[in-house]
Amino acid sequence: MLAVQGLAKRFQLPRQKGAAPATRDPRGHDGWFHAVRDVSFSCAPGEVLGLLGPNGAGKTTTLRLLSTALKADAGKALVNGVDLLQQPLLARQQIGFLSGSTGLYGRLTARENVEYFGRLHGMDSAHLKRRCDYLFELLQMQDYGSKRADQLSTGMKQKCAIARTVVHEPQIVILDEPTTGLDVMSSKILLDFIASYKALRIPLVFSTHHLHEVEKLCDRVCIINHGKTAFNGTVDELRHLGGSADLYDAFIGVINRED
Ligand SMILES: Nc1ncnc2c1ncn2[C@@H]1O[C@H](COP(=O)(O)OP(=O)(O)OP(=O)(O)O)[C@@H](O)[C@H]1O
Repeated sequence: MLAVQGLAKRFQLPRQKGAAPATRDPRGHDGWFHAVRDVSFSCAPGEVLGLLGPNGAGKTTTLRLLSTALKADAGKALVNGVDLLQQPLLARQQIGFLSGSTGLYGRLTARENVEYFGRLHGMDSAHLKRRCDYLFELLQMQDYGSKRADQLSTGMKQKCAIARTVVHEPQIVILDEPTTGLDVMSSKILLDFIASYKALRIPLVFSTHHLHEVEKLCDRVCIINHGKTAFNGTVDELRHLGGSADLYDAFIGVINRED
């Protein structure tokens, strides 16, 4: 279970001579940019949660807080009962996090990249081999396992990064825009991969701009706008809010509500 309550993160604004330029974003004041102001959601075993929001809303910052790459200024996050802010190392062991930048080691092959992370997580050779065989088949990466990462296409790199994210069989999976750069066939493979986590009863959270992915996969949705949770509920509740079956209308309605 992943439970997030009132998460907040601010960044110091660079000093400026004279008055700061006027902006419609209410998050910059007192020398700070309050990127994430109040984000709350939960994702239970067997559920997939879609994190939505306009560009700059605070999705990546929220996910980076959950990955422990950033430290929250306020709020609480429980990862299978472990307090992320109090015990970040313990919480991190339970999480598989795919960041926006794939960050593969260019001189290692696709397979070596995945194996390397498995070893960092303390997996023994036999277990790691079985796990890599399984993931490379599941994500249909067998043809380029021995290709150097710096010679992979964008989509191949993305799939490799996803295999690396879950090599250690994390108990919570968090993916930042996982379908970015994937073609139709690879997107389908990835969406099936995400759906498989429901059966495994492992909570999975992913950010996306594609409402059809939410429609197809998600049980729950959290919409962030200007750093705050503007909607947190089931896909059906979101549809109901918009007064139509169309998620697009409901999403626009939530974003256009007053901040
Ligand atoms: N290290 C930082 N220092 C200052 N501002 C930052 C920093 N990281 C993010 N921000 C700002 O915080 C806001 C939220 O950024 P974030 O990357 O979380 O948005 P996002 O919802 O993931 O957007 P997108 O959909 O475009 O990926 C943006 O205005 C961004 O410029």
